[in-house]
Amino acid sequence: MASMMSLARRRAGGLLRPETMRHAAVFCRGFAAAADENDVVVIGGGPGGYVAAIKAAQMGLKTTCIEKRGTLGGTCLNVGCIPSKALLHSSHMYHEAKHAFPSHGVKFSQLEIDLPAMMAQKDKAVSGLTRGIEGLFKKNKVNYVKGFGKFVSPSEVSVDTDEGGNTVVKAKNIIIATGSDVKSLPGITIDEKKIVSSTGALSLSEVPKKLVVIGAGYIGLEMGSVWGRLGSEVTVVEFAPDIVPSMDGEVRKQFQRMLEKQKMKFMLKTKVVGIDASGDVVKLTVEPAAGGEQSTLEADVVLVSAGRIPYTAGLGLDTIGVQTDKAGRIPVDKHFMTNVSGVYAIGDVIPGPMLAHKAEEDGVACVEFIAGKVGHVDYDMVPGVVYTHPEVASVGKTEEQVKALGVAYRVGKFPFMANSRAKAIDDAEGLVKILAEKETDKILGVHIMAPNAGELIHEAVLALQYGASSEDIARTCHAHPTMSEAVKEAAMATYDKPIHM
Ligand SMILES: Cc1cc2nc3c(=O)[nH]c(=O)nc-3n(C[C@H](O)[C@H](O)[C@H](O)COP(=O)(O)OP(=O)(O)OC[C@H]3O[C@@H](n4cnc5c(N)ncnc54)[C@H](O)[C@@H]3O)c2cc1C
Ligand SMILES: NC(=O)c1ccc[n+]([C@@H]2O[C@H](COP(=O)([O-])OP(=O)(O)OC[C@H]3O[C@@H](n4cnc5c(N)ncnc54)[C@H](O)[C@@H]3O)[C@@H](O)[C@H]2O)c1
Repeated sequence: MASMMSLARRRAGGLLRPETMRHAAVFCRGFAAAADENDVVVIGGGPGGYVAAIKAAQMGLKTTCIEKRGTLGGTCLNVGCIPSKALLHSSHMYHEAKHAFPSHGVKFSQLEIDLPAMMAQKDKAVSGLTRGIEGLFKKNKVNYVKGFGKFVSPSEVSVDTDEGGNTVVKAKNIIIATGSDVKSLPGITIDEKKIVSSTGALSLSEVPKKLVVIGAGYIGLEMGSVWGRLGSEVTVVEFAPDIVPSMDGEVRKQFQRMLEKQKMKFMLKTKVVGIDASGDVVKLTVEPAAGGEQSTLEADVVLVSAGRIPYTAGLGLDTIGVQTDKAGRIPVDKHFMTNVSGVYAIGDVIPGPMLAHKAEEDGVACVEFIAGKVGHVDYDMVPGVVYTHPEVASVGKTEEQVKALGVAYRVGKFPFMANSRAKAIDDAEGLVKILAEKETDKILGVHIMAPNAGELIHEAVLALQYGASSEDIARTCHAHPTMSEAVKEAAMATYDKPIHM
């Protein structure tokens, strides 16, 4: 079967690439650190930076991590993945209690939202996890410097410490892991009260009656879902013709219908051309993206979620000559090295998907190269998940991408309406869609819309990683009754016929 062959191929060739070995010999600056010198300094303590620091220390390298925020975990733990998922879960519980419990025979006389308690639960999750990373730093002997880091030379970082002092940290190898920041839009000033970024949207003090979201990407749909479930009227204004433009077209259409059923309104191919926040309500002037008649929208709160930009402000990249591209990202080679020898970059600050798990993979691979070992990240194998309800998860190519490649392919689909577990729990919206190469049956892409698609996708990630065929999945025993059986049935539908449809 394809999976066994590909595993053998990887073992034989994949991990001992000659160019990788050359890199280890030529670029690595060595590890005989002087007493005041580190082998590795990481600037930024987000998922890219803290993981790189822990991995480096575990590999026996003397390591320091510099973080300006006061807490570790970066955007993801402090104002991103974790608080948003906490609120998504809490708001989902409220929504279920209101709309789904009665049909399951669970009744109660009064249901209300205690927003401060919801926020406190979110904050507890964040602080527990960020403190946990400090604990991991101690356990692994990573030196943690709290302050703002700035290059003074390719091997020295000056840190303005949180206590008000300054120290210079020296290293043979420096990793830039400074992440990303909110992209603002021309003419729109984010005040984090009435006009908010994702950070403000995670801490609103009351449920806005009307919420306008600018941008139908990950943040817009997740945070729009949170406040929509808690009672806001949500209108999403999107410049592009589609929501989440990177998603498989067929899955996206079903996804949009689901969100519309949840009363989220979409204004696609629309741009915001003016915004007036001077009164009690915010007035937005919008017009078709191609130009045309203007109209006005009113909102209590406007969420600006039109993307994020790499964060390198004040880092002193010019001082040492590190180049950035037009989008402000730092280009790196296969070993995560910038154009300056010994200076590396990982995570949101470099090209590639802006995702926490991708940043972590970058961090590990980068450190492995620095240590003279081998590292590898394949961005085609990075899964993406939108944590709405249902969730939408994908890995590999969309049908549009496969078509554009001109590859002959087969599609296998299986709806959760025909999955026994989904029916048992009365949560059966969504599908599994598998794309496989016609000639070899090798899986090219998997797209899942389901309540727990973010968990289900990993079977597909492993399959793609090991070059599996749809038959490999179909012939693998899946427990019953599980949502995962829908993945098996979609795999059957790809090369043959499903049983339960
Ligand atoms: C609302 C929201 C929800 C998200 N949800 C998800 C999700 O569910 N799943 C997912 O995969 N991704 C999610 N993301 C994206 C994810 O947060 C990022 O991809 C990830 O945090 C990138 O990690 P990083 O280490 O590259 O950068 P960051 O996490 O941004 O960390 C960089 C750190 O560097 C520090 N820093 C910057 N400059 C300096 C300096 N000069 N000196 C010292 N420190 C410095 C910053 O303070 C920051 O803490 C979300 C993002 C947002 C905004
Ligand atoms: N679940 C997750 O993994 C998760 C959750 C949140 C954020 N993130 C990451 O954070 C990053 C930022 O999220 P995001 O949602 O801000 O960006 P995004 O790139 O996902 O979506 C931005 C959207 O805004 C639209 N847009 C851009 N300019 C616009 C304008 N002027 N008017 C109207 N629409 C406009 C774009 O077409 C796009 O659809 C993403 O790249 C994502 O990787 C991931």
